Amino acid sequence: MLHIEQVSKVFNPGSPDEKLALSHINLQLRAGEFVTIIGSNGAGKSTLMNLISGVLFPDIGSISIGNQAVTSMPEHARSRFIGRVFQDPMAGTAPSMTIEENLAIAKRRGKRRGLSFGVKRADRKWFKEQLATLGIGLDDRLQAKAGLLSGGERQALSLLMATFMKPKLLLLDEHTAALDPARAELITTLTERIVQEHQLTTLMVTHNMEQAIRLGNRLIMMDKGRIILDIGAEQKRKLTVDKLLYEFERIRGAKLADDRVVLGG
Ligand SMILES: Nc1ncnc2c1ncn2[C@@H]1O[C@H](COP(=O)(O)OP(=O)(O)OP(=O)(O)O)[C@@H](O)[C@H]1O
Repeated sequence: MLHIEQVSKVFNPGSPDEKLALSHINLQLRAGEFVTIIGSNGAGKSTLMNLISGVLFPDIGSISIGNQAVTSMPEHARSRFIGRVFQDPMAGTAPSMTIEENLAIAKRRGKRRGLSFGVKRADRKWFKEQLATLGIGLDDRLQAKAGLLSGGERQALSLLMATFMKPKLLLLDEHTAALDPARAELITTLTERIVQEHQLTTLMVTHNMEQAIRLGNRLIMMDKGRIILDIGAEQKRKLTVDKLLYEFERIRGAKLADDRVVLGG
């Protein structure tokens, strides 16, 4: 489903600030795989997500989704088949628009049509049904402005908007990190349910090792722009946070107290 081959990305090449963010990354995802990604600060996780979604382009290498080469396809064209939820609850929704207007935009994403924000009656019924599946009462608030929602409600809405058109690929970029524990748990539960229900091929970045182990059927660890560990379903079932930390330290060949904190998140 997702094929990333020999992708590298350098920021500020040739300057004193030159930074190799990704180095010869190879990653293949099968349809329906749910992969969690962990790694220390600056490992290249967000850069990888940005390259997949078309916010950034690789210096070398190729990316394809399904059978489609997307390496140089602009972000708006990819948004037809990629859903993405960010860490910041403000990022996924338009605050001055109502819940139903936000959903209408998400439904039209990537389609070449005028930007009329009108909501059709048939759509309204469908939106209500979709919102009801979240189970947090948003189906009674179609006309409420998204800006009035709590962080958790907005993330639930963002998640719905990113998934209800069944994207080929779902990118979750620390999407529970800015929420309090109870709301983070709610969004985690909704994520698991939605991914399972639509069998979405999913990449989820998290700093929470326990979450990375619990969710999905494959775990990838990144460090200094490389994938240093790739753990499949069977091995992952037996994994613990301690084992993962041990592996990280073993591979890196050093005990890094700071990274323990970051990774333990
Ligand atoms: N636009 C940019 N310009 C310059 N350097 C950048 C840019 N974006 C990222 N970097 C650098 O590239 C490296 C990888 O960054 P990236 O944000 O991908 O890491 P990350 O794994 O997502 O980290 P974190 O867990 O802290 O979010 C870092 O050293 C970062 O400072």
